[in-house]
Amino acid sequence: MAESLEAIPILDLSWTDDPVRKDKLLQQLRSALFEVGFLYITNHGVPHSAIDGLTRLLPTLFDLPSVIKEKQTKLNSPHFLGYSGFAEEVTLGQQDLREQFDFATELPVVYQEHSSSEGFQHKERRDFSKSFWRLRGPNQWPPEDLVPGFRNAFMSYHDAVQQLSYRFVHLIEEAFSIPVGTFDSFFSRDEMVVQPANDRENNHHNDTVGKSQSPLAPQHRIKLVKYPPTPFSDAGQGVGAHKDSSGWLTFLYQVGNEKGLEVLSSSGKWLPASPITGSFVVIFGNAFEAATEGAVKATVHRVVAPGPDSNDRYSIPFFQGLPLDMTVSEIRSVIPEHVRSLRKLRDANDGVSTFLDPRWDSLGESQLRKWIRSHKDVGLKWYGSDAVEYYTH
Ligand SMILES: O=C(O)CCC(=O)C(=O)O
Ligand SMILES: [Fe+2]
Repeated sequence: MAESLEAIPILDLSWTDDPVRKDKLLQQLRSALFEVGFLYITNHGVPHSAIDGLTRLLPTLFDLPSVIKEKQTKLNSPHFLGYSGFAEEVTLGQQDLREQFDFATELPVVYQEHSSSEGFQHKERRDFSKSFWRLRGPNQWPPEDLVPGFRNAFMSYHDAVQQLSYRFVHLIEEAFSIPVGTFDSFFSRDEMVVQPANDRENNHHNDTVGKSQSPLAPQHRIKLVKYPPTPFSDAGQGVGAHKDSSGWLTFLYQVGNEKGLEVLSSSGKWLPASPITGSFVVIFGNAFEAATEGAVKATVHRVVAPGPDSNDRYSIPFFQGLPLDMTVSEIRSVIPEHVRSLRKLRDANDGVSTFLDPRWDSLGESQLRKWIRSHKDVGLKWYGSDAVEYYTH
């Protein structure tokens, strides 16, 4: 059994078109979800042009002079969007030997310093003075004359992978034997309205998050990452072992043929997840593990930095977002007991799963914590020392 579990499943999404093959695909997906913990997908419907349009601009983007890249530093952004220089991020107490730009779904600012202040109000009256709403906001774009077409290429890629991510969630619903569309409300688009001032006055007392609200469209995060060759022939840390905490599912595109990505198998071995041309690796995030009460484990993965004889390695993780004011208990309530109980059946003695701490019950809280912990300087500048103290201890 161990042998079959050590192979990373490769799911061909074109099999959804044929009923017999689709059953087989759903079986493979259940095995990937409940046994293996990660998978590749091919024939996923993201057009080659969308992938190529963005990936071919990566060398131009990263080769910009440092002074230009630094103009897009994350320090400018309370949303933690922008550039982080080589080895600025730390995982497991060690520097990650990579350079990165963080982008996201292009969104307007909704955060309000005071809950009764002027500005956007949501028709269902959310409390936009909560700090985590500050994660939403616009990107910092590279200069159009220096990286021509970047913004368009990014948008096309974002839209195509977003669509794939929603389609994939439908397949997961089928694998869970729950109605297709059960999770749709997590991703629904909701209109923003600017209320007239007197309306705002009448309504400010009711400024709480209610369960009946439809969610705001999520913010998906897209990282563009470059791992340059290092002097270390095997053990350099591209990024240390971690579970993704930026979202629900991660759709990771590995550009070119450089190896380095490794995933931890259920038997505790590091398996290389080398690039398969045109495929995405699907990684389950912390929130997914929490929502399924550990029936689906978040994927532990890391990147070994390219050695001295390698080429630059580029990758593009797309972190599928969830509404920031949604709580893990709300998500759990739509995951059926027959799925959640699988953890108990599978590994009754496994008490170590990292569920979200109740203090960070809303996804926004856990996201803000994650961002402040990995970019303390941005946290200090925009959220202050009390918040940094709160989220880092
Ligand atoms: O570069 C990769 O292949 C993986 C990156 C990753 O795991 C992350 O940024 O969370
Ligand atoms: Fe990751």
